[in-house]
Amino acid sequence: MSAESKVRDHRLIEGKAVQARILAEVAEEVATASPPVGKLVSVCIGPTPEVAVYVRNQARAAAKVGIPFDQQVWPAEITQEECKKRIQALNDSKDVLGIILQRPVPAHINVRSLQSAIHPLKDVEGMNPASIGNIVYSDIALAPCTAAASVEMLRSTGLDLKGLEVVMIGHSEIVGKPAALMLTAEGATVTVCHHMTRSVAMHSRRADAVVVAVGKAHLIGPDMIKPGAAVIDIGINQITDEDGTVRIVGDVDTDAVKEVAGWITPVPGGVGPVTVAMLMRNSMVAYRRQKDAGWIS
Ligand SMILES: NC(=O)C1=CN([C@@H]2O[C@H](COP(=O)(O)OP(=O)(O)OC[C@H]3O[C@@H](n4cnc5c(N)ncnc54)[C@H](OP(=O)(O)O)[C@@H]3O)[C@@H](O)[C@H]2O)C=CC1
Ligand SMILES: Nc1nc(=O)c2c([nH]1)NC[C@@H]1CN(c3ccc(C(=O)N[C@@H](CCC(=O)O)C(=O)O)cc3)C=[N+]21
Repeated sequence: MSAESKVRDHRLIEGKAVQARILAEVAEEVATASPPVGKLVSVCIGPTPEVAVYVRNQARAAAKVGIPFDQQVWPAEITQEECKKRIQALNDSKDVLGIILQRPVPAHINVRSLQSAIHPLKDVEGMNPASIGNIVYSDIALAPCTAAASVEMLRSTGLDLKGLEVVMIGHSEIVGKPAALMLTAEGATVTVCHHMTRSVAMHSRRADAVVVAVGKAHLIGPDMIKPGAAVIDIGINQITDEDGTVRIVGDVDTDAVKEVAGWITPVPGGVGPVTVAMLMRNSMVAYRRQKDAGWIS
């Protein structure tokens, strides 16, 4: 390995390092928790390949911090009613610490209705409308994990979020919108772009920080970023190179943009690992809230 490749590129925000810090904190709390923490239940409805990596990494992190992990895959043809019944049973079970409903779900399932069925005190992903509503009240302790991860990555640059000009590209209910609201709660000035935005570049070029969650490889090029800005790349895209190699890349042309940006999160190795860590941290927030509510003693 050449000397060149040994030198860490300090423009890259290493997700693994941020993950390790968070998991160490969580592991400490789990080890001293009394009573012992219950199990984190991951629910997939039908075989969802794009979720496989996420669930595998959740299982690994849960094992690392000592949170029991129960991976459930429900049949793709399950009815909405049956899903609600199973979620109710998980809500009522004393053994269950939290429930995460993996996306996507089959077309015949109303995901928002199922998210509402998960009790807010067990909603470790913060996707129950009641949990999301808390973010409007600036209570961001239990927020959707990827949105929380992007805030954590931005914070790790040392930039002061107060007054920071942030452009959020993508406005999904699980990433873009909660991320924009969380950053607003931290005092940033946030512009949200989507497919109806006439010129994303007009906004991104003046931003101190660009957060992108679209799902389009190389959507963001060097001409769209202000020199020295922070770039948080949430996108996950599978591409096939000319030689047939299949790779995972983000929404940002990382190699080109890192020559302009002050900081950038790589894909893989950036937001993904921190998303996993935030799920573990959220699980302990749920544990504390259940204790405060007298659910566990
Ligand atoms: N690393 C992680 O932990 C996670 C990564 N992801 C990844 O993030 C990406 C986004 O996922 P998700 O948040 O679910 O978003 P969705 O796939 O639900 O929607 C994409 C978003 O991008 C917007 N959009 C589409 N085209 C453009 C464009 N040309 N310019 C600006 N905005 C555009 C859409 O706006 P409109 O609705 O107006 O069309 C929509 O808000 C995906 O690649 C996903 O795999 C998702 C979750 C977690
Ligand atoms: N309710 C719900 N919430 C989600 O947040 C959610 C979801 N459903 N469905 C699927 C997407 C995708 N997603 C990933 C999170 C982390 C990695 C991850 O750990 N990525 C590693 C991969 C490295 C490796 O290969 O292990 C990395 O980027 O370094 C990947 C994907 C969350 N999602």
